[in-house]
Amino acid sequence: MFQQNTENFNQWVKKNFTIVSDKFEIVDLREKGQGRGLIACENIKKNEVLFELSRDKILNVKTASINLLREENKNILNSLNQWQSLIICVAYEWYIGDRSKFIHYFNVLPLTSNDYNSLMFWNDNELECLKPSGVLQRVGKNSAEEMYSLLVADIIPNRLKCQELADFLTLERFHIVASLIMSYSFDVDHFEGMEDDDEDDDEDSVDSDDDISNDNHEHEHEHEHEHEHEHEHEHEHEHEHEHESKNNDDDDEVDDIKEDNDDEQNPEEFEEIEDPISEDSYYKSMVPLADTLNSNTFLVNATLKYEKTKLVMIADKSIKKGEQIFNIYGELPNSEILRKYGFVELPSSKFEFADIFLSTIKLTFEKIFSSNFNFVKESQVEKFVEFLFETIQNSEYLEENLSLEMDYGIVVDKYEVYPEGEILPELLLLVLILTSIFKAAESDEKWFKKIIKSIERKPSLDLISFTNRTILKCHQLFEDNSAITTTTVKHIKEIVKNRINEYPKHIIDGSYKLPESYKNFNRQELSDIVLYDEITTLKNIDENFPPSEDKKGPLISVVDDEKFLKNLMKRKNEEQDSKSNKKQKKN
Ligand SMILES: C[S@@+](CC[C@H](N)C(=O)[O-])C[C@H]1O[C@@H](n2cnc3c(N)ncnc32)[C@H](O)[C@@H]1O
Repeated sequence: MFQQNTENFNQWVKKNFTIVSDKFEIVDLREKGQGRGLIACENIKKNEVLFELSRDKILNVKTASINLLREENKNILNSLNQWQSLIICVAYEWYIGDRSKFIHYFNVLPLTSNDYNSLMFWNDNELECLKPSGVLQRVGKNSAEEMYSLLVADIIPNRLKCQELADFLTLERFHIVASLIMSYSFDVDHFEGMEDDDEDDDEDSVDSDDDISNDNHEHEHEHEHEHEHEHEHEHEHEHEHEHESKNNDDDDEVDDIKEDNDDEQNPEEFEEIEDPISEDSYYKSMVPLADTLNSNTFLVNATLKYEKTKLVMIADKSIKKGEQIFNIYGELPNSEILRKYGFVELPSSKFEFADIFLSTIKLTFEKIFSSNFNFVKESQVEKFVEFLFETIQNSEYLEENLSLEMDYGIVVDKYEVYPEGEILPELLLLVLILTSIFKAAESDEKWFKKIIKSIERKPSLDLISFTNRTILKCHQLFEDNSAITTTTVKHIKEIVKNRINEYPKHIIDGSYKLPESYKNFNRQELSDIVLYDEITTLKNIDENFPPSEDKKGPLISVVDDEKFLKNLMKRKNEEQDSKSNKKQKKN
């Protein structure tokens, strides 16, 4: 059946595409745990066209059969967001089965839950295996189910008047369609100046439905904030207008990445979309055959380009006979590749990172304060550290002066760190401030004793003003000189060490060995690979931070603690002197 479906699909492709090179074949890679894939059966030159199809052969809101049901459907679908409408279009095509012009394409798509390993299909026990990876916070089961209710209880039966589709779309099928789109769809840009009859239609649209968008948006906004740091590595910049799906394999600079667009097969999270399709410059689309390419962040050798009337898959490297033709689904670490696509790369992705949680930073500083000052009680340290985080979080100075790249502040739930020693500036500045307060306490224990005693009642004005002054001075040092202090580096490494210790023992202690070759891994094995890669990233931080000049990311210089402390303490001492002078005068 598998082979027959491949063959029927092959024939369909040959009949419907404008160009199909005979230098590759669709092959069965199930033994390697890769499903179908494309293998070169002859040498292919760089820039050779592998295949080409016109825009009407892809499946999206413009070409879907559900549009033919009722005239109004087109406008209704255009008023939804990309995820909602493509889910409906794909589900309808699936529902009509043999009557769909895409039937041979559907027969090679994964349409049972067993076909998926993406995290949406893992049960709670299986997800436990991924603890303490930050990926667990990004699974998004709840928002998927909210969308499901909205589609089957309202949009499909009431607006599209298609009760039979609402009946067909069980929760299980919904998850399959959503995951299919997550792992197979492309965001296909409109071609600039492309004639788009929908746009005229949209202007007359009476169906724009604010309720739908509002319903979904509360949590979408929350999610956006939560992901704001994630986007820097996830690179889902799907709204720019280059007429090709870029691979970004040669572009690792953090700054470039932020501005860059790599809108290849790289679906956005459906929780995050808020705009109706009519306002977007692309259509989320299913692109037959382009989605048969597997992905490899190191071996990517082909790119899908979006031209005016057609889509063209081009070899962007020479490919030797027998080699697999690979796309890249995004600049993602293994944890994200697993979450969205249900596989991992060995030994790792080219774009690994790990998350450091705020809770680990708090715990580390509590330990630092309690182990260095034997006079402080546990409850006092907790209160003190909490006070510091709150003051930093609520700092008006930081709100006004932080650079744009830190627009969510420097106290956030988690911070990404990268294997080459690159650390987000938010984390660096936060640890610099906390460390400077610690150094100040160390240099004037008498003062700190007083401060820590009073913290249980109420933070003293002295403490509040010193903390605010430290925030300002640290920010200046960091912004003006790209510098942190020696002890800040030490504390960052301590945080990283504590983060590593949160991982399961068998991964930390060296007893775990990465598998050498890819196979059909079970979920425990997939989890171990993800955790191992995160630990490796964290261990690399220990070695590579601060990054040297030849490494990527902004250069950080390290200054002597004492010098910086002198500057910081000057005013505090002056203030104390003037206070005691005043006291003496009174007496
Ligand atoms: C767009 S499809 C690619 C075609 C797919 N292999 C098929 O048989 O239909 C994406 C899915 O292919 C599989 N895949 C892609 N790249 C892979 C890789 N390097 N190793 C293992 N599986 C891969 C994953 O199951 C992923 O969710």
